Amino acid sequence: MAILAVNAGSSSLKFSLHPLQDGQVQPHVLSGCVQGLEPGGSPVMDWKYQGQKQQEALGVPAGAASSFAVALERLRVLVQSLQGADIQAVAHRVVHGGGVFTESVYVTDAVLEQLARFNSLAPLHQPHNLAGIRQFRAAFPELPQVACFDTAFHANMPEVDYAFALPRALREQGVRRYGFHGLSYQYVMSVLHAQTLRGRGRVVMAHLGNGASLCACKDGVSVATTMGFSALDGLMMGTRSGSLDAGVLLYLLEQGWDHGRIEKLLYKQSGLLGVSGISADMRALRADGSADAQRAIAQFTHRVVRETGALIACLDGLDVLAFSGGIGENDAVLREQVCNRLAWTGLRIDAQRNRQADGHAAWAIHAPDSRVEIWVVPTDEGRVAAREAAALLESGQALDRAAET
Ligand SMILES: Nc1ncnc2c1ncn2[C@@H]1O[C@H](COP(=O)(O)OP(=O)(O)O)[C@@H](O)[C@H]1O
Ligand SMILES: CC(=O)OP(=O)(O)O
Ligand SMILES: [Mg+2]
Repeated sequence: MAILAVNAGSSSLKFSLHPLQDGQVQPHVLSGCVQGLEPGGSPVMDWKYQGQKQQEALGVPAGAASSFAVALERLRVLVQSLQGADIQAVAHRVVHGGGVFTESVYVTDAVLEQLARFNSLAPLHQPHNLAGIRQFRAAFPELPQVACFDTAFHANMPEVDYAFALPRALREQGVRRYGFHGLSYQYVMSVLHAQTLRGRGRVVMAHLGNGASLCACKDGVSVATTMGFSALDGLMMGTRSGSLDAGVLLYLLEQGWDHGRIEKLLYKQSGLLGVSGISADMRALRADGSADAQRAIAQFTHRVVRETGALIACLDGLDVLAFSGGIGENDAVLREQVCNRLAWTGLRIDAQRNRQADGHAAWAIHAPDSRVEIWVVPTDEGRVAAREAAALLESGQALDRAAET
């Protein structure tokens, strides 16, 4: 028995297959990604099964409904070829659950309809997450589909952190901070709890990937985070601006920019890409090394330091700092620079251990005399989604409810 976890993005479909043993979700035996799913792209599927890597270009025949449908069919065949996979449910990462969904749910028509209302709050993610769910429902009609929300981890943030300084009427319409990357934070927190007693103390987790955010937790509960109403707020990202003086938007509107142009600027043309003019990809910028690339990296690093400082203040101090996401797990230089700037907290990085972190297992990188523990934790959003689906499968009541609609 196994759970298939899925993260359907704008141009990629990530997947992983997690066996269930005695009701417990195991690490994935199959993981992969189809890239190039944007219109006109050339989809390529990469996957790893029991340690063996494979790659296959997916031809899209003239009559195909979409390249996503082709990818899905290939995934279906791949999964069916695995002996004894016996999939029990498909667990989908959905970035926005709004104020409505504070825990994972079975997907029904009514759930999909409600989730579509949040499309404009996460235009890079939500429409693609939902399109993915629709396609999986059609392709695997016999399987329960479960939606797992990035926002759910932050559902108990205190009002002082989630409320904006706007008139109450707007808050009543749902204009508030929600926070994202919750599946990743849930995973990292579970690892910290297993690794260190201080994981229950004052923890800042840095999820630094294409999207990037920070989360402050006390006793495992999110009390502050840098992303907000949408996945635009907070840190500088690959192509997103992060926090921006709202006056800039007023200025652009006055200059005649329309909604579509502003949306494209903030979500797709800013961040590392916009500042460097070279690439949204940290690895490419490190390799480039030009003054423009260095400027973008320096700005990214500074924003991580600045926002981490703000979260430490929200926590009245710091016990653990954890890095995850493609940049957090792999970029030792960034980790060292951030930690050196935060030395005022009593945090001391061990330069050698930092360089040894390989992105495959949780790894402590603090020096023996550090007052704060520092960890690199490779994240696993798929495993958390699979755990959520397994927990729902355990509860017969939820299944009955899903069957009604
Ligand atoms: N060895 C590395 N050094 C620096 N950055 C890296 C390295 N490996 C991956 N990255 C960066 O991680 C980012 C992608 O993060 P990831 O978490 O995989 O993204 P996504 O949000 O799409 O899942 C990219 O900027 C990529 O360059
Ligand atoms: C919410 C978000 O930014 O997600 P990602 O990092 O997958 O882009
Ligand atoms: Mg990510």
